[in-house]
Amino acid sequence: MEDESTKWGSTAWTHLSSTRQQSPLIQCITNFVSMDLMANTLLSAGASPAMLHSLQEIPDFTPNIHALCINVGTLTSDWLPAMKMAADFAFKAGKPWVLDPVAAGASSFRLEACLELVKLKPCVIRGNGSEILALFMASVGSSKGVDSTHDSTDAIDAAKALAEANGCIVAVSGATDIVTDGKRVVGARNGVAMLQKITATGCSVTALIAAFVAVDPVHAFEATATALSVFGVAAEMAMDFAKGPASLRMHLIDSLHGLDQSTVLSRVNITSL
Ligand SMILES: Nc1ncnc2c1ncn2[C@@H]1O[C@H](COP(=O)(O)OP(=O)(O)OP(=O)(O)O)[C@@H](O)[C@H]1O
Ligand SMILES: Cc1ncsc1CCO
Ligand SMILES: [Mg+2]
Repeated sequence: MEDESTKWGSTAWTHLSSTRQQSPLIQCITNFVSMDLMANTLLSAGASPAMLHSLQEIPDFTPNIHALCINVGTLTSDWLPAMKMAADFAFKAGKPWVLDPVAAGASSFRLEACLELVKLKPCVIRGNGSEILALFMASVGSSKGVDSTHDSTDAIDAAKALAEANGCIVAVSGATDIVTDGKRVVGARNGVAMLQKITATGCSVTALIAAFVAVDPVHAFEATATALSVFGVAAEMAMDFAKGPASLRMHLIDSLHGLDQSTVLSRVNITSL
């Protein structure tokens, strides 16, 4: 019988290969900081990114996408209606959408916006430890801006409760990426610590989750875990060539583009917790 790690390795390879073959169209409504890295991450994985966020375009465009990524990183009151409209169009068209609640606990405006977005039925919520705790407690003040002051493992119970309450997958990034549907919990232990020194790597892995969920929407739990792991494997390979964060960023894109089957099968490290 296949053991757990062999199964996850082959599932990860299936998701990456399907993304390369199908090239899903991923609409991203995201912050100004992350746009470039997010679009390049999606392209290097084989997906097709589109950074469209105007209210006027959503009714024509969003029903035809394969998945949507909403990220509140540089939120203003002008952008929120477009985010809500896109989430609504995606949900009604049966297209999965993924929420990145950046700095959810930084202000009451941002927290309220995230809580309203959560009500619009995201398929996956991916944040760092502090963001998931802020959402779960619906309280302001537990983060350092966009950076986490918590380990991902501090937020396991919060992630399970959020997933259960909202009928979605919740992922918490960190040294171990946690993924839960409220009942099952897995940990993905790929990646390198220097990813935290490149802005928007969290935002970009959220977009990669959207791409993997787009190609396997009935297995959103598995697709979320494999996206986090594959991104981490790409970072591990890139680290061999990097001199620091700037060159890691460049090699990360190259490495994701070139990832082969044997590397994915041997390095994906996902286990039940
Ligand atoms: N200590 C660590 N070791 C290995 N990988 C890590 C570590 N911390 C974070 N990562 C990885 O870095 C990526 C970004 O996760 P992080 O938790 O920093 O997201 P974030 O805080 O939302 O980032 P951003 O807001 O800059 O987009 C993820 O792929 C995660 O697995
Ligand atoms: C630095 C920063 N500020 C708002 S969004 C963002 C990108 C990382 O989340
Ligand atoms: Mg983030």
